[in-house]
Amino acid sequence: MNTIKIGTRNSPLALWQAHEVAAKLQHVGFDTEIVPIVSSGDKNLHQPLYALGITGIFTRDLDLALLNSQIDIAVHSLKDVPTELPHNIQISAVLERDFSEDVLVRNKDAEPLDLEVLKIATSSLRRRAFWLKEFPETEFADIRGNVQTRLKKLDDGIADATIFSLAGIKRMNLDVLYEPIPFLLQAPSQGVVAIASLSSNIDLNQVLKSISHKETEICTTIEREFLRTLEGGCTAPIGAKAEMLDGQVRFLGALCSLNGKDFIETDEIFDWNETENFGERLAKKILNNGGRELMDEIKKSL
Ligand SMILES: NCc1[nH]cc(CCC(=O)O)c1CC(=O)O
Repeated sequence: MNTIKIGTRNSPLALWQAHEVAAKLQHVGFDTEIVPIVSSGDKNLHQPLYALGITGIFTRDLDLALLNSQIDIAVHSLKDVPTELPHNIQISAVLERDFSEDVLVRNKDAEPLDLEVLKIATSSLRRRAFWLKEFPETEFADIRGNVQTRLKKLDDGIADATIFSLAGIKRMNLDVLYEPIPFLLQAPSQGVVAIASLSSNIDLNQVLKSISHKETEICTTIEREFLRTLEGGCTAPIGAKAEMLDGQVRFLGALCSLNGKDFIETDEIFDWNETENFGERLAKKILNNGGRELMDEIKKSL
């Protein structure tokens, strides 16, 4: 096989992730070349993502580059990858999950305010809804851009605090103070780097399989199946976390109304070899438990 061309968005986080994948491939004997591609998700920063009304805004340009053979693989944050993939594109490997949770980062010049009075800069439906569930009076500001841009906007004073994926902070080695947010369930597949490739590229896919982290694969498959079954192509405040402990998997999943008032969750432990269709089964349980009405309400108001 010739040099493996690695497509990536050109944000610092995306490039870090692409280099991580390059190192893994080099370790099993392949040459690599990193090909940065500007994505439309990075070009349109004036509107929050859910307002753009299309899924896959971060992945579409890399999908196109894969399909026209400009690149051999595309590296993504798995949480940004839609659950329905284009024809002939598949997730062929995931790297071991490092950190999965969201954390609170405060404006460093702000008073040490109590959580319930903080103005929070986040455009994520999930983060807003789960925060409102705890603190219904909270005010929010919209914020977009990569981690570094968002930190700068925070320091410029658009809000008292913002919420980040801890994985992003750690990967960028950012020197910021952060606090855990125990009531905020992570996005499905948060903290996981994924490699997409053409399904027809059999030889390459075998190589990719050999560098894939099996436990992370099992956990993210459940989380993404849960998401796909619940959302049915629409975005909604959905959290999911599958974790392996001694051959068992613990799964936490939740659906929340936009205003945080309605909340349906599931918390289950099962043997890892019984995980077939588990994400789907648990999502259906939530749908039959008031989730269907909640999803209809969310779709109407977006
Ligand atoms: N939504 C953007 C995004 N996509 C992936 C990460 C970080 C890495 C990850 O969580 O997988 C981030 C930043 C954030 O949510 O703070």
